[in-house]
Amino acid sequence: MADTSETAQCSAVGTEAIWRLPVTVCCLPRFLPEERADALLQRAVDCAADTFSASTVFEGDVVPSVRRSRTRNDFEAPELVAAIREVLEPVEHVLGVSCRDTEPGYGLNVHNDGDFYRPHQDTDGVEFQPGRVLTFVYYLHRRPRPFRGGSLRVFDISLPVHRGEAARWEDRGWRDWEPEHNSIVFFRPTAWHEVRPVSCPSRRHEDSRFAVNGWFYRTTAGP
Ligand SMILES: O=C(O)CCC(=O)C(=O)O
Ligand SMILES: [Fe+2]
Repeated sequence: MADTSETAQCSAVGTEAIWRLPVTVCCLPRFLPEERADALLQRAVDCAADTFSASTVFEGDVVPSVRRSRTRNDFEAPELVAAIREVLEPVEHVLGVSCRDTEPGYGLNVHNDGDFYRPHQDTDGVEFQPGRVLTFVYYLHRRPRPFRGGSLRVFDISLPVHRGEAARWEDRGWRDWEPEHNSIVFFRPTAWHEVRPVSCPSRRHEDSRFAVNGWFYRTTAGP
């Protein structure tokens, strides 16, 4: 018979233990018909430089150590929204969210040489943007891809098994998603994610990493 105290010690989950829970991302490649994606890219490329402003974080602050890119909030992409509505039901199902009583809102984000967006959540579910129910990011770029980097990094949830110990950032795993032209990703806005730094040697606007990034916002009060 094994010594019971020893058995207990061996089988117990040690104080260093952490659970890593991967975060679900729905990634749909070749999302729009090719000509539509190319036309949308051209519209993004054709936006004049002075129609963009420095991208903001939280409730509208520009914080260059956290985020460096440019955004245009009045970019119109109705064909993209229509295509998103077509796939919404299975996406909601897989991610466990409901977009009933929501409205989409989106903007065009442009990352060029040296740009990035450090790890963040699109909502903390309580104080910051609690109405965001679902995040989508649709990518556009010229081919061959004129930049390097710029992956979307989505972090695992990492939980210390033992109560009273805070989760340590360095314990988190992650998965990188390529910002492939004409692909779209959906994830829960509470997921921790970042845009890895972009290297774009030409620095030309048309060679940027373009993304139409948006959310479905709850239109009713309450949870
Ligand atoms: O462009 C991306 O891949 C993600 C951008 C993002 O996280 C955001 O705008 O909140
Ligand atoms: Fe984000």
